[in-house]
Amino acid sequence: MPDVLDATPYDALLLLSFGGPEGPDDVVPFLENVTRGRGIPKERLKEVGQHYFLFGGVSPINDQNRALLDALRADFAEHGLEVPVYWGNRNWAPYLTDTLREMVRDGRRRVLVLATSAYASYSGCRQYRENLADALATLEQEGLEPPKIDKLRHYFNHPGFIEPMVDGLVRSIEDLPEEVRDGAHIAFTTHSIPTSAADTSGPVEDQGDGGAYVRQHLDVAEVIAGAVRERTGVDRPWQLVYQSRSGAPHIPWLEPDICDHLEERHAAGVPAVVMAPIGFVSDHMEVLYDLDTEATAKAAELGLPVRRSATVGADPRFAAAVRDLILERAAAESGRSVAPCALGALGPSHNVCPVGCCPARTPRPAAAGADSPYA
Ligand SMILES: CC1=C(CCC(=O)O)c2cc3nc(cc4[nH]c(cc5[nH]c(cc1n2)c(C)c5CCC(=O)O)c(CCC(=O)O)c4C)C(CCC(=O)O)=C3C
Ligand SMILES: [Fe+2]
Repeated sequence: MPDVLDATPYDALLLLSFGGPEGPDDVVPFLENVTRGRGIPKERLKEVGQHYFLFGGVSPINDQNRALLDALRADFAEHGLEVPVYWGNRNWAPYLTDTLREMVRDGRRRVLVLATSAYASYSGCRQYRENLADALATLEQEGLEPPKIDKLRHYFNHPGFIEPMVDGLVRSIEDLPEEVRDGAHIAFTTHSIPTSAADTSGPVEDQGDGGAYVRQHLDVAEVIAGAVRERTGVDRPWQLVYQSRSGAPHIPWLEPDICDHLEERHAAGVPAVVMAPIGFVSDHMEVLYDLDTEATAKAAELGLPVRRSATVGADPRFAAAVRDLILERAAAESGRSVAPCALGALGPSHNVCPVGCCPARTPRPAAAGADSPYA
């Protein structure tokens, strides 16, 4: 038997994700959940609904999360970390509020949250924290005592997140026809967000000029490109580009879009491109539709060979990283000294989002941060 690892004061881990439809009848209500009050044009919603219908109305994200839950539970059991793992989503069943209610009924009082979003931004961090606050408010209204909730720090630069992506990128490069392999460029992709949201991402001191969101992605891209260069012996040009833009056309979002980028690279005579979706934790709809379907069709039309490299998904190294992050946070919370693990130039992210971090357009209560009403 392994020694028992100490996660005190925490008594549970909550995997908090986006959620997605599990059949054709779920698609429209799911999209309504996602876009409530967010001002997404109707045309865009119809179009995104079609992406889901193309895959039988089933988002891959739920099975990805089930696989991650299995990987986390297996890793914790193997290493003697006795922390029960729960799963709740922002936009589809199992809903966050239902899971938190179950956790309270199971007697969980100190909950650590692992969000399936690795970087700072309103959409990737504070919005999850707002949903946590909403869920806690509902429990309070029901007469339940809300548990104390903390969120694990951003793990974009943790080696357990980066190393599987390096392997995936090397595999994709090796999968290209030999004659274009050495000349291939790398397109690191992430979700486009409004430039105003990018500029205000991260703590106040990091804001401006794309903010923490862009800087964190550039840091990860640099580390991965360097590791791939070392592994393959070829220095390949790379660029950070964006995908999955929504919102009204007159509002500026981060650019260039991956499809425009493929056109531009092709016109410049680049013989092949590998798309590396570093902004996403698993192969969900944004990856399967926007990259594997739409961008891949665009490349075929151009006659440009492309590959799409793997996301982290349920890689055992990611599960081990989560164990490491739990122990690191538990130690910090208990006043024991810890050496947080991080690659790249930015260093480990903060444990607690400070006041003013990734602000919303309309301020709302957010849990698990310095401005939480549930501290
Ligand atoms: C930064 C970011 C991440 C990465 C961090 C994270 O993972 O959280 C992410 C992930 C995801 N986004 C997802 C789905 C959607 N996102 C939408 C809309 C939007 N996303 C935005 C940003 C992000 N989104 C933004 C600024 C909007 C505009 C509306 C608004 O300001 O809120 C819409 C509405 C339709 C549309 O406009 O596309 C849908 C359906 C799914 C599930 C996929 C599946 O089902 O497999 C996942 C994992
Ligand atoms: Fe999204």
